[in-house]
Amino acid sequence: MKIGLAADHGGFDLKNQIAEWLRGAGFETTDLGAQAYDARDDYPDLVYPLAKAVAAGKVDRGIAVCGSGVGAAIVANKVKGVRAALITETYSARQGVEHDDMNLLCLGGRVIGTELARELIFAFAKAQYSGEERHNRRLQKLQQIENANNG
Ligand SMILES: O=C(CO)[C@H](O)[C@H](O)[C@H](O)COP(=O)(O)O
Repeated sequence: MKIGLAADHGGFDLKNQIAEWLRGAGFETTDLGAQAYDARDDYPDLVYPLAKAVAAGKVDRGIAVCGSGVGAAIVANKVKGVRAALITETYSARQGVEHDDMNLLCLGGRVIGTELARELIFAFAKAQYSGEERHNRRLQKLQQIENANNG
């Protein structure tokens, strides 16, 4: 599985740590930046390309880190085909994939500790969508909402 990564300055250190963990566990990673710490960078500039890469199938899943994870989730969910969530506990990191086919995990680099972050990314990366009928039905409804002109 190929996992894309992105972070602004609020998530820069954790994003690099996540890349090491994933590669160490045999996952392929694509780092979409930031490539250097810059306290002036803006999370939409980093997370939007990652969300586009997920939607286009250039990576299988994404992990985005900003200071709180909130901005990252807001940006990522603007992209059609992306199902992103800010996650802070392991149950949802796994269940979000199994039930909701979550394809982009958002973390708060200034909020969660290192060991919890490690648990969350592996729960997310190892989980598989269940494909059960009731979840397919709900995802179809999400797609209908996404396809509608909600402006
Ligand atoms: O958490 C974030 C958005 O939800 C961003 O990553 C920023 O860290 C946050 O907005 C704080 O920005 P600052 O310029 O570092 O004060």
